[in-house]
Amino acid sequence: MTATLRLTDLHSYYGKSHILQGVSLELSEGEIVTLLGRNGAGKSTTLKTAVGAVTPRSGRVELAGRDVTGQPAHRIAKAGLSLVPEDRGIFQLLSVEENLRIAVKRGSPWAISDIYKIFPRLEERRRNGGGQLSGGEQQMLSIARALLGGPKVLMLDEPVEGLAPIIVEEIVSQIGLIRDAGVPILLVEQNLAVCRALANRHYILEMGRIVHEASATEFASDSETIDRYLGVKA
Ligand SMILES: Nc1ncnc2c1ncn2[C@@H]1O[C@H](COP(=O)(O)OP(=O)(O)OP(=O)(O)O)[C@@H](O)[C@H]1O
Repeated sequence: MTATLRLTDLHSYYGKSHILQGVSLELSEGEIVTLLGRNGAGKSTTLKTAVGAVTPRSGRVELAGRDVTGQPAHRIAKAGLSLVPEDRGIFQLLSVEENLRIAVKRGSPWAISDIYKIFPRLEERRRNGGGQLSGGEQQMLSIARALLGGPKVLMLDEPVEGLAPIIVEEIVSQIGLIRDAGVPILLVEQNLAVCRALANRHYILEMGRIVHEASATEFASDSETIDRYLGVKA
């Protein structure tokens, strides 16, 4: 299978701090892959490096076979790599539908009606202001906005952090629907149950290096690895 996203031996710095120390990973069509690791391991920096918000000192970022390493963030976004950041980035003063309308891109296979099928709550709330939404609805809106751009790959940074269990369940099933609709997803998430429910494969990052890779089946029965790298009794 050819990788839709391939990161090869990425090294990234903040000033003199060497944060990513050779990160390599792949994401193929039809997959959800998680990037796990303790706080400060470099998960967000990996996503930021992929989208060009952090420029790698060395290594390679390939999207659908095309080398986009070192390109400015807007070019990488246009090429089809979309990051939904932790802080959500929606327009508080615009309505839900206006937030969606301005995210529509010409040539994207996604229309607002497709979005409402996956996120019925957004249709119910379409006239509400972005700032009036619950945390979970804001998260749905920011994922929806990213989808409307027609990404080849979607990267989600802690999409369910701080949300109530019932909303977490809803978002988990929506992320599954997005994968089924043909958009592969790289997921950074601390909630292990969510990662297990969704992912085909897992990578574990420690101090800027991938230290473990496992299929969903291997990961499900490997409580020792989970305890060692994530400090969680599984
Ligand atoms: N803008 C920045 N300037 C300097 N150092 C940073 C910056 N952002 C992150 N770091 C440092 O880089 C390291 C990796 O951070 P990163 O956010 O990638 O980790 P993470 O695995 O996503 O963890 P978390 O779950 O806590 O967000 C940490 O030591 C962090 O303190």
